[in-house]
Amino acid sequence: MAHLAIESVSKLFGTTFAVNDFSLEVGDGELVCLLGPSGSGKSTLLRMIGGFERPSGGTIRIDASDVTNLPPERRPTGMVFQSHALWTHMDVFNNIAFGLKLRRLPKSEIRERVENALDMVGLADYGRRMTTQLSGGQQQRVALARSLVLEPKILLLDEPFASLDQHLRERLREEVRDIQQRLGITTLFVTHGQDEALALADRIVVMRDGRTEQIAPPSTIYRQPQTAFVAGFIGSMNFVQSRTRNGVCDHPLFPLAVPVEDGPVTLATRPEALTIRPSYRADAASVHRIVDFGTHKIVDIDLADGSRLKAMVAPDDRMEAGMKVEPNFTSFFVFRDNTLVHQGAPATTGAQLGRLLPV
Ligand SMILES: Nc1ncnc2c1ncn2[C@@H]1O[C@H](COP(=O)(O)OP(=O)(O)OP(=O)(O)O)[C@@H](O)[C@H]1O
Repeated sequence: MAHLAIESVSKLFGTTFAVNDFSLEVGDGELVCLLGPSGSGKSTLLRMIGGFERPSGGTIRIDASDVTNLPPERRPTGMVFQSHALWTHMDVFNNIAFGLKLRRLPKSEIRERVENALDMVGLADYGRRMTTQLSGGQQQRVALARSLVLEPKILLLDEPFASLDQHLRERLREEVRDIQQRLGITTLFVTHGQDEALALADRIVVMRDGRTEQIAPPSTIYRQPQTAFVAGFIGSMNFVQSRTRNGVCDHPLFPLAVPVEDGPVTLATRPEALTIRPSYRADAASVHRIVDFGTHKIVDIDLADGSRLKAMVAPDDRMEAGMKVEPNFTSFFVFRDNTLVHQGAPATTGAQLGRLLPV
């Protein structure tokens, strides 16, 4: 078990910051996902922790030691990349044993540790196969075993399953989570898949332009996004531009009491927080399209002002394109300049909600 501390770490490429004054502490046995769009600095950060990239500034500590300037082989870290880079001229056993042989461990110990590692990743009988005779998922398992066999204090995974199909990806990430918990190994997992992060992480770090947008457990990231960027990046979100005047939003559909100074705001509500019911008002919203996902339907609604919202409804809900509907919602967020300024439910906004309901 190990504790990782990243203190004000930056990485400059030319004049661009790939990582900008980034700090994070990862506790013993914790699994933290780095999540963010392409180019947000996730891989660069991971490579700096693994020693494959030297920071332009800041300090990286593992337990009490400063590892900032150590080469990869002198760090207690193991890294698994998206492309597994296995040796094709060696069989699975020797791929996994390679690092142990470099350490000149006795043959019997090498055999035992490799067999344990193979067992852990579900490839007990594959030691003598050549790596070219394995499927993509099996190759990633070998790559994982090759890291685990060295018993790293910190496991670094850079989109290890990105090239696999969805079913396999889901299965492997569950296996990784099981192994990680069983070994209690401190882990950083880079992904740009929000499902992956929500399913795996103890905490998620949402990154943007080399900086942190929010660090929190998955349910907090989803339910209490601190920025409009996080709100839009995790899960599906409806955004509506509005202004506040005298503490009330002036959007006709969302006349909510919002205790912030007058000025522009972005209102946001999740599809599952938006309810719709038939309306006979001429100026009501109309259903544009319905997509049936089996477990639920997503209904696209066009508002009179030309904006479009998504609502989640039950699978047996009878909606048809062209129907007039009245949207309502059960919770909402208000952002100003990307920052959350208010979060509420219409119930807390009192009488204004009445103006949403059909007369
Ligand atoms: N070796 C390099 N030389 C110059 N610029 C680089 C180098 N490596 C990364 N960058 C730049 O740094 C920024 C961050 O890249 P990085 O690969 O860390 O992002 P990422 O979040 O991992 O993206 P992705 O999800 O696409 O892998 C990008 O703008 C990228 O172009």
